[in-house]
Amino acid sequence: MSKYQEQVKELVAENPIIVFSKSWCPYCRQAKTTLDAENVQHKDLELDQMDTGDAIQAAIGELTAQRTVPAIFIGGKFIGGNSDLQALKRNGRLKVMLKEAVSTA
Ligand SMILES: N[C@@H](CCC(=O)N[C@@H](CS)C(=O)NCC(=O)O)C(=O)O
Repeated sequence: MSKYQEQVKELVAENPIIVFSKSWCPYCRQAKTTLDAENVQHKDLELDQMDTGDAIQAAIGELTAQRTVPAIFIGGKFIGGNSDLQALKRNGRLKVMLKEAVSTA
């Protein structure tokens, strides 16, 4: 496993809700706004503002097969991007997942 894959795994383990994001990305913005509206704290990493952002994005791609941002992990699980987050919100699973993620933290 590469150094960057290990770093991603550590970040996911340490943060109940983490969004790998880019500061200019509208899907990322919507995902973060959606999580804000649920009143949960989330760690956001703006990959475009980090020297190692490209390497981290590549490592996420290797671990999850998703190469776009946002890449969202809740409770240690990869849930996908913004469209996946919005689908979880629509079907009511998001609130349950967030509650579980925060209460086991
Ligand atoms: N369906 C995806 C679309 C995500 C997407 O297209 N993200 C763009 C940025 S807004 C992206 O990752 N582009 C490639 C890149 O920045 O490396 C979602 O809902 O998250």
